[in-house]
Amino acid sequence: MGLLVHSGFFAKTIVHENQEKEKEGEAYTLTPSSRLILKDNVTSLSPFVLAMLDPALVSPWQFLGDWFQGSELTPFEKAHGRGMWDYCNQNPEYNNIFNEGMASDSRLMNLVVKDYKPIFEGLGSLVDVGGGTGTVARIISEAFPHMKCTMFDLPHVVANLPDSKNLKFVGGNMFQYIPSADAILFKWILHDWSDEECVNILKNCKEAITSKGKEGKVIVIDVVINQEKDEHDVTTTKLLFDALMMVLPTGKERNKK
Ligand SMILES: C[S@@+](CC[C@H](N)C(=O)[O-])C[C@H]1O[C@@H](n2cnc3c(N)ncnc32)[C@H](O)[C@@H]1O
Repeated sequence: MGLLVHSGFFAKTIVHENQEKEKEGEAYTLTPSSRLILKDNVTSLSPFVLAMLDPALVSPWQFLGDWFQGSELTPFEKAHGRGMWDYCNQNPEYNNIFNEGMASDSRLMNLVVKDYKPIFEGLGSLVDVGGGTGTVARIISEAFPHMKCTMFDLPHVVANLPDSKNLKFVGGNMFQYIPSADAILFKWILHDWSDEECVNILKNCKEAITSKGKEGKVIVIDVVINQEKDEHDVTTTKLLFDALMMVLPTGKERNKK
């Protein structure tokens, strides 16, 4: 508890054990960080923490040296013998843990859609590429009932997910094609891939959008490194994600440019 209080995850407080306040004791209270992982909170990030701390994602860090001297694309591949998305495909149990983790972060998108409504207003259709189990697409489709939304991800991710009035689930590979729409959304996708891979994805994106006319739009939600402006702790978190993108998939975090 000493470490957790020191790092700000809990706070220590004095409590009186009886009404006369004669006897004092110590207790621990929640802080904004620990409140984020309360399980019964709609905005709980507990599934995200569980997915990130699963041995499947932690063990590749121990293979950095071997990876550096070997030919595998990532430490993840060195540790598990295959890339991250193949691993999820072949391990349904971890696939569920990972998708739940991503969905818990995506529930915070309610706030983004509320604050940035004009970005989505007027769009007839939108595809959420690599949208996992559809949390973000569902939030957008409910906020904009006249928009035709498509949730596009690998077949094993979208299998058995039910369509609703203005939201349909499509399985496929974004390196082969992306369904057509007025707008394409990438949330936490481009940071998973190298520059060359991103160019290939964006070429397919251009195809998908140009077929719908001039109002095409690409919406990218990702970490943006901004060391000059960000507070020290924020940069630490962003650089940790940068390293994570090197260890797990073949990606990296980028700056605005
Ligand atoms: C980091 S997760 C982001 C999920 C979601 N956008 C979110 O923010 O909650 C990356 C997603 O990309 C999907 N993905 C990986 N390779 C893909 C491909 N070739 N085509 C389509 N989706 C892919 C994964 O299945 C996963 O759901």
